Parts: sequence; structure tokens; C-alpha cells
Amino acid sequence: MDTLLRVRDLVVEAGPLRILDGVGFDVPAGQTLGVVGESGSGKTMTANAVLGLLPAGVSVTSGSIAFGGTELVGLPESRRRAVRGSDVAMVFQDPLAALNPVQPVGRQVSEVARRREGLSRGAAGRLAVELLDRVGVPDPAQRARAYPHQLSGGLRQRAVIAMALAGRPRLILADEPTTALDVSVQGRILGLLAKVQAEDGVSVLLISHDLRVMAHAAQRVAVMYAGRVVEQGATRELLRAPRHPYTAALVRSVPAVHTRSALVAPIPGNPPSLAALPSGCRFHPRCPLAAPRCRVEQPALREVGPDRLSACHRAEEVNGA
Ligand SMILES: Nc1ncnc2c1ncn2[C@@H]1O[C@H](COP(=O)(O)OP(=O)(O)OP(=O)(O)O)[C@@H](O)[C@H]1O
Repeated sequence: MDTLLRVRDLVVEAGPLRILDGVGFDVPAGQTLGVVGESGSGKTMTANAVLGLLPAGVSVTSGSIAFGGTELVGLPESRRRAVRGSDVAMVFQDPLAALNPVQPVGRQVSEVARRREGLSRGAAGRLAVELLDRVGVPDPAQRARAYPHQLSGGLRQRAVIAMALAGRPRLILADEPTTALDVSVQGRILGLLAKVQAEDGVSVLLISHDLRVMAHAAQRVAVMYAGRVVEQGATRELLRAPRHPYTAALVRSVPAVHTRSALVAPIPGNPPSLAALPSGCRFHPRCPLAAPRCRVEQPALREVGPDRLSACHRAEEVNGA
């Protein structure tokens, strides 16, 4: 399987705070990798590092981000911007923030197509209507003339996805793309992302705190906890038989993913603060399997089965959902 985006040993720091501590994962070409974890685990920082858009005072201090074989860490900003502009498209939580409030949405989609393809205004306009149609905007020719505030949240997010597709990206980076939407449209937007991913062979890095989103739209998942990846594998197998106690706890905390019983168990305790990380395994204070070794020795991410990585000393003893 070809890998489009390969991240290894990524360390991101803000002064003395280590926000990401050796993060690694692969986004295979033409597939969706989901990144899941509680708030503060470092999902958005990971996305920002990939984009080269870290906030002031936060930087990549070591590690590698290879995109289509090109190393992005240390690349001059001008070349970084070129990759961002042509190969990566972004879909964020709030579609309004991604749209220009004073321009019709069709125009915004066609502008992206013109920039990428050098199309005439007329051809780009027709392509915009086609793309709006493809992403499920009803009456696309008419809706193309609507301003963002005239559309529902779900239609706005569809317009943002049409804009993304207009740039023919190799990677779509979607950070909580459905979190701000009505529950009734969340599943449809995820289905749409999965559809365009399959049809266009584009890769998707899908970030969400919600395991159900992963089950819906990601072939593979990386689970993050306190700035590290603790488990990685194919979504279905990972949800069915987690090999890290944190993943197992996440699965038990979500009703729709937890299939064998109606019981839902919230994860006890809170994730640690970056300023006061526990010794050893960062999950040990909340872990039902914690042993003396876990308090002193940080477990490395290791192969624990076919196509499965886990960073747990006791991975073999984790009893799934
Ligand atoms: N500008 C900053 N300077 C220092 N630390 C920061 C900065 N921005 C975020 N952090 C810290 O980095 C850690 C990771 O944050 P990040 O936003 O990546 O988490 P997340 O998993 O995306 O969470 P959420 O789901 O809440 O967005 C958090 O502990 C956060 O407090």
C-alpha cells in the first residue's frame, strides 16, 4: 500500500511544554486515516504541524513529515505554501469560517477551480455547479448564487467540500468536520466524505474526538492520548478488539460503537495536563491494567498483531469491549 503522508517521531513544543511527543502514523494513498482522542490529546496540533500552520511560539523541534516523498519539516515557507495551496485541502468544524460571507458559494468554488486549472470563468462556473451537484447540494445552479448565510449548516459544509474538490487535492484534512452540525446531517456529511474519497482516490486525514465518526468514515485509526499515538490499526478490527486500555475505555464510553452491551461507561478521571505529565505510561493513573512497570517505564508503540500497533506493556492482556 502506497503511503501519501508519513509522519515519524514528530515532536512539537511550546517553550518547555512538549505538545506532541514522538507522534507517528501513515495516511495511505486513497484512504482515510482517522485521528481520535479526548480534548487536548494533540489532534489539532498534529494537523497544524502537517499544514505548517502552528501558532506563534509553537514549533516542530524534531521528527519527519513526508508528503508524497517530500520532507516538509524544514522546507522553506514558500514551498510549504505551494504544497498547502495545491495538494492539501482543508475542511474545518465551522464552514462559515471557511467561506467568504460576501461572495456567492458557486463563485467561491469556481475561483478555486480557476486557480488550480486555469479555466475560463464560464467553464469554472459550470464546474462549480457540477461539483455542488456531486456533493449533494439540491438545485445546484440556483444554490450556486446563494450567499453562505442563506444556506443551512449542512449545505455550507457541502459547499466547503465542493471547494476542496475543486482544487483537486491529494489530501483532504478534515478537523471535526461534523461537530458543529445537527446530528441529523452529521452522518450524511461523513458519508459524503467517504464517497468523494473513494471516487477521487483522494486521501483523508480525519480528526475527531468521536469514535462513531471513525466507525463511519475511516478505514484506519490512530488513537492519541496526551500527545502520543497509543494505538493504530484498521478501524473495524481496532474497535472490535482494542489492544490498548485507553482505546478499550473509549469504546466502552460510546453507545453506538459498544455493541455487546447497553452499558456505557465514561472514562474515569481526566487526561493529564502537559505541565504535569505522569511518569511512565501517561495513561497509567486512569488504567485498570496498570502494573508497577507502567508507573516507571513509558511503553513504545510496537507491533502487537497483524496490522496493529499498541503502546501498552500489557497489550496482550487487554480485553476488548
Ligand atoms: N498556542 C499554544 N501554546 C501552548 N500550548 C498549546 C497551544 N495551543 C494548544 N496548546 C496545548 O496543546 C495541547 C494539544 O492541543 P490540541 O488543540 O492539539 O488538542 P486536540 O486534541 O485537538 O483537542 P480539541 O479536541 O479540544 O481540539 C493541549 O494541551 C493544549 O492546551
